[in-house]
Amino acid sequence: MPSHRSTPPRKGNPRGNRPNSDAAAAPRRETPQRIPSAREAAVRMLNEVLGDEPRLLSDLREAPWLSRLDPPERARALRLATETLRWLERCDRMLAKPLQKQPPLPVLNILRLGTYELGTGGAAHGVVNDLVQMTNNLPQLGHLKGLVNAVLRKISDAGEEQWNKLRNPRLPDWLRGPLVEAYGAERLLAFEAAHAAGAALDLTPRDPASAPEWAEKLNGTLLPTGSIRLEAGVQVSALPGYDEGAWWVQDAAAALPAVLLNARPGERVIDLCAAPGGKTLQLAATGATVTALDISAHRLKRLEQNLTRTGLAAEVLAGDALEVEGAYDAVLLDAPCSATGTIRRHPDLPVARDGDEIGELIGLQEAMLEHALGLLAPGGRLVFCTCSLIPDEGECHIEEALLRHPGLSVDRSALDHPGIDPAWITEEGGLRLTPDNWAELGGMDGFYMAVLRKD
Ligand SMILES: C[S@@+](CC[C@H](N)C(=O)[O-])C[C@H]1O[C@@H](n2cnc3c(N)ncnc32)[C@H](O)[C@@H]1O
Repeated sequence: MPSHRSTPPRKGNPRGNRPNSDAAAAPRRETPQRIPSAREAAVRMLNEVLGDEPRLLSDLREAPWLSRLDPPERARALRLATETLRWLERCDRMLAKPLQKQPPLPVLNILRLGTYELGTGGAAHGVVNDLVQMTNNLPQLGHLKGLVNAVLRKISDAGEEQWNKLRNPRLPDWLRGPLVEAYGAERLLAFEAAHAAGAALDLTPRDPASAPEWAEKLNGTLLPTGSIRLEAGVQVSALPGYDEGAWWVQDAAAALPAVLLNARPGERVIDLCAAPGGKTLQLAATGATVTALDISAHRLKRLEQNLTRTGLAAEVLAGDALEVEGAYDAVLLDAPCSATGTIRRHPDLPVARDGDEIGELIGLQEAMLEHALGLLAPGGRLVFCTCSLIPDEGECHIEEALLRHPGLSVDRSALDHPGIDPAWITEEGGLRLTPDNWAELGGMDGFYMAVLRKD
């Protein structure tokens, strides 16, 4: 297996524009009560993700300037920022010709947003006027409104035809290198096609037996592993079954670790990295006695809300998985990781991150797995999983744990579940899921998981 540790870390944010980072943090005049438009909020998100100290979109969701927008406008702002980031390479290629010199980051991001909108069918008049006005309002940068107008008019003339000719965006080198080494260049193109296509909305029914019924009620597709797939973009809280917690949002790949753990009524089960709780809900729905632990009290609030909505029960503990004690029939370890399997839904990740933190995460995952094995009662089982595509965060941990623990084995029979393609099973007996799986059904998140048993 290739080692991620050999990957050279990327310095700075090459997609950003370093000399103008101050302007990135404060892109326009804004009184405390001013409500930004969806486009203004989207550009501000782009400035944060692509700035000198890159932030993930998920960390901006509770920013005060974003929460001032009403929910539909907030959703629109997030969608615009997310899609511009998904198509960033295409935006920059379209902009390369009309832009002789890179403007400051806030202006560049206005142009990127405009290019995304114009390239995907946005009405030129509305998009250009709005973005020229937005440039005019930028502190010290208002004089660049003429440039924005001229460039966006050219982009509009080139239109969707030129946009559609461009290749799917490639992953940055810090991630592309290790993934090409692990999967080969051809597979990586398939991953990148899946990242470009984006993700549908998957639901996990509280009662797995009710999946066909809910798929019909919600006009969705019943996936081979029992999840229900709907088109992205629907308002989740307005769907039938939401209020009574008959299902919850969870990617089809993310639903499998808890399925493979196969918890039974009355068993003592611990979910060691539980928040926001999709897997805890699945475990609690089996009738097992579940402890949900997470180090983040903030993230546990969402887990508690999810338990309340679904009417399911679990003991919720804020704490460190490396310190918890006890003996359990089943342990779920969904360890913190690079989350590189979730790029379809989080296209900001490859540009906001540079891989620097992965070495530390690998160390933490190994320590967590060691500690988690010590929590197993005799004959107990453990599912280790990460939503990463990097083998050092998946397969390698299991190979190494088997060498360290002679009494430990991988339970291959646990993978015998409807919908699991035998081609996904790895040499050491785990399950490697990649975004190009089920391409005809709309893909799935990248994940790794293995079921371990101790004598
Ligand atoms: C991949 S997420 C878990 C997702 C969750 N299992 C689910 O299905 O919704 C990883 C979680 O690990 C938690 N975490 C990180 N370090 C931890 C530690 N030392 N002990 C316990 N939880 C930790 C993070 O707060 C984060 O919520």
